[in-house]
Amino acid sequence: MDRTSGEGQLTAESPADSNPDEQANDLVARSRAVGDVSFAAVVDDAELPRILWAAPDGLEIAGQGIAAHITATGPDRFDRLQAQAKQVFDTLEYHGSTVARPRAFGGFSFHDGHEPTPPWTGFAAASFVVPRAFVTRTERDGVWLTVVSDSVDEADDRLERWDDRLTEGPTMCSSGTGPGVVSTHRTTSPSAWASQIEHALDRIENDRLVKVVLAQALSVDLEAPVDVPETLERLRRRYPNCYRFLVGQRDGGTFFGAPPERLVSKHGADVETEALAGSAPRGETPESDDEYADRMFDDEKLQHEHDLVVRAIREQLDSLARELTIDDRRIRKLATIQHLQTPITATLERDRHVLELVEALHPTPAVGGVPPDRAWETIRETETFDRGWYAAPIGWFDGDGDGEFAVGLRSAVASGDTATLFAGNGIVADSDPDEEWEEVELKFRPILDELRDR
Ligand SMILES: C=C(O[C@@H]1C=C(C(=O)O)C=C[C@H]1O)C(=O)O
Repeated sequence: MDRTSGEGQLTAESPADSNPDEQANDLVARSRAVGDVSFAAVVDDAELPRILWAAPDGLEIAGQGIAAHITATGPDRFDRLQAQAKQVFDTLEYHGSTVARPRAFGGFSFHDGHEPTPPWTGFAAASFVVPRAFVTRTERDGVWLTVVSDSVDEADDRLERWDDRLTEGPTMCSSGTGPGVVSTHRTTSPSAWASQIEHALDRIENDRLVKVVLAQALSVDLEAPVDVPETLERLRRRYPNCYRFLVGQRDGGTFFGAPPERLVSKHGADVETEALAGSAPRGETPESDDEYADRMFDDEKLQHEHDLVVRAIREQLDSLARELTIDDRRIRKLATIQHLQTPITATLERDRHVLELVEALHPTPAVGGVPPDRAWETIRETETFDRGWYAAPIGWFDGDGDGEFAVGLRSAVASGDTATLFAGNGIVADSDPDEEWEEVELKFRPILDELRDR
């Protein structure tokens, strides 16, 4: 917990290894409505801990500094996180506007026993922060500034200083251009990929594995460090209906991306999730685009792959929900790829923390496989890189246990003059290594395109 109120400084941080006992100390949050301010100004310093979250429904949040840090590792990481979060929110005093309420932002590693190694230095198996200062924007409520401090006086003071700083700054976020790509290096060669797929197919045929999602990493040398807020602004324009996120560690890497996939959102008893699995390229003309879409929609292998995800989500939610609605399957078109999508909604049978739903759902077979333990095992023995936070839950929760999580796809971790991108694809019986390779290429594109100097 930060104990330095930071006279004259706007950024209050606490060391990641701060004493967890201290987190029982009271925190005070204050908020006020502000004019249109630049969200990039809150997250433009890559040396500071920072977060940015934007959801397709229009909620945008950018924050800096650490008022509380909640972290856990191991198989019970969800429970431990929830217990720590309760302590933090129980001792946090806030009576302001609901939209500007303090929330904890962060994410999880794909595997629960994750030990951070480069490029994932600083990214624990589960790590969330309540920022010291953040701005929240929604269409309905406008823009709000919130600060979180250790005393009322300090909170009032910090609120004034941040308000001045944001009001003086630009209101628009510049979108800039990409840093430029010097070279790219795939962790998996085409022949290694082919034998990985063969191995997975062998397990599918002989070992009661039904589906596994195998991924690759692409490490990119850049002409200059990535300006992540600007990159996200470009991604906003190209992928307007996707999530956007950034989690930057102090002096460490920044994980960012524009995922199309919601893991779960929970507001009171209402839960929304989806199955997003099955991919096809976009066509160059409307006719060829429709052809790709129709072929994907009617393809039995892709239907099977997709239905496995729907079924797994239904099974996970059935015991928690009073009502579950599985909508019709449809096509989700993104700028560079299209997917099969099935929206799923549920009403909880009793109140639960969103982290319980995250635990129940992660990983869905859209990024893991069926059955989960065999898929998990296959991923571990096959992939030669560290998934880190790729394909894992990323999002926020509040003191009521409400929250929203995306799946950390179409993402990269940037550090200095390098970025490591991740992309994967579902493998089922009859998968073809060449086709799977092409699809993985498509999934690198959202981030890779924006790193090029165009
Ligand atoms: C694994 C990724 O994407 C997931 C896998 C998909 C598939 O196998 O068709 C489609 C969407 C995502 O759920 C990725 O983007 O890296």
